[in-house]
Amino acid sequence: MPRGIVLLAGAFAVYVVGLYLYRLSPLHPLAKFPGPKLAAVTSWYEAYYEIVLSGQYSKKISQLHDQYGPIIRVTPHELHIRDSRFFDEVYSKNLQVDKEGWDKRFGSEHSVLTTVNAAFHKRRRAALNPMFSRRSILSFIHIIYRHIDTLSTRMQEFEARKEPLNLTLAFPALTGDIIMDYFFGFNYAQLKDPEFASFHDAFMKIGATGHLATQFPLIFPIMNSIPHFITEWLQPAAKPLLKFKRDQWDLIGRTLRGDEIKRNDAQKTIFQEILNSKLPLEDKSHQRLADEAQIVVGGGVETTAFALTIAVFHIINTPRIYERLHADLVSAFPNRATLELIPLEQMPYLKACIMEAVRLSYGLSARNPRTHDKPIQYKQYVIPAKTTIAMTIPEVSHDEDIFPNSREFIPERWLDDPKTKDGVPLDRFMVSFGRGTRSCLGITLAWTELYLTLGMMFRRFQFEIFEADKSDVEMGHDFFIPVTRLDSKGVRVFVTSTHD
Ligand code: HEM
Repeated sequence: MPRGIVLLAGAFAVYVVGLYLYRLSPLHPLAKFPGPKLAAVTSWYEAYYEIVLSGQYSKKISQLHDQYGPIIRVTPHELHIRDSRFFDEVYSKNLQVDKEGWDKRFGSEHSVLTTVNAAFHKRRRAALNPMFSRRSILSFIHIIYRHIDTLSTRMQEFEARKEPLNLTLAFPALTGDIIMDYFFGFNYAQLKDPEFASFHDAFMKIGATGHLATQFPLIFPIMNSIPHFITEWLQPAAKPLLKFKRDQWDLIGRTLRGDEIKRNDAQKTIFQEILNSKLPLEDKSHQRLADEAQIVVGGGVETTAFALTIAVFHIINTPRIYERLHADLVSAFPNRATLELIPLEQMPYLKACIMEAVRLSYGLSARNPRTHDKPIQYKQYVIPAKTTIAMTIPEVSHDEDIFPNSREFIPERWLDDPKTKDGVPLDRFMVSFGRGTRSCLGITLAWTELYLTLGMMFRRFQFEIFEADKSDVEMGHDFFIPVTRLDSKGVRVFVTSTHD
């Protein structure tokens, strides 16, 4: 081997050993925090659980908390806290905080969700805000009703054929059609597709690839720089992901060239709103808009679909819940064809079912990082300013002190203004939509979809589960979004119309 290369390799080895020693030494600002030494030394520790074991680091972190306490160092640069009562401190309403790390995950670093810098985030979110108000959602609701009607028609079709309907596939098609109509002004008619072909596979892939991209941030730039057909040939599983990204890119390009892609009768679309906003030109570039489209469309699909799947599985699987809900719906809507949002919103038991489904669906299962400008006191520790601190939503959802039997679906826990043992309103611990300045923008849209879909389904139909169990709705992998065991065939149900 040439001497130069040997010298270079030697120098690199010395650098790495030096770096590792520094990360362990008292000179490192996070040295005093508990946790496994290996996690403090290298992010290969995280990589092993996320990449080799497929999205298992959150589970491991839970075990580490059992061993080391509520605050631990989980990578050389990041602390993780498990303490439901500290959530609002980390995800504060009053502070603009940076979010390090999500920019590398999806190859869409300029979207509202993935923007690192708090000030950039603020202006990007402000541009989207008006479209997510209650008023805007109500002006779009006629289109949501149409999609719910299509779902209802598809249910009758499966009933007539006596075939099981796969809800794990149908729900992302429903939410995908809705968000496409809202973002771009047309949809891909995924709900009408015989197999409910949707973005579902693409998002599973994006989520899993995110773990790889966290460790190897060049992966997306490389993927983008070689022709997609080569990447698809090398990695056939990447096909849906690349197609999704390509489609979004092409749609934005067509609009920027002056094509009208809006085909529906929505008053306005999210995309038009962004183009007409006061955002600076750099925030209206092709790349920035493609990033935003990917993330906003993505945000609108799997989260709500998973919450729906969880709700439906448990409601069907627990006759007590189905009967109570169905009876409420029959008395609110004596005519089974009628469906209206406001009466649905006034039904406490339906609301409780949705709260429980959202609690168990987590929204995002990923560690959610924040970087504060000032030091933060946590128990006996002072966390230095600029440290990445993360918490994880499933940890709060499964805090047994707050939600006893947390793995069970118990809508009753949300009835009658419930409080924790020490008198705090229980809904303070419903964190599945996140908290603070960067919490979910789509919450009103999500609730509207949840009310209307569940209202329609449990008013008009009854169901029988076909070969599915709890493992088909429980997180098996953290792919940024929670994903069930990978060999799950989904929640499949036989459908029968109700006649009362
Ligand atoms: C049950 C349904 C949903 C859940 C549980 C959920 C949950 C979340 C969570 C946990 C976050 C991250 C907050 C953070 O970083 O702290 C988020 C962000 C976001 N969600 Fe949702 N979401 C849902 C539905 C939707 C829908 C239907 C949309 C519509 C497009 C949407 C759009 C967004 C956007 C744009 C963000 C980024 C907000 C920002 O960074 O300022 N979400 N969501």
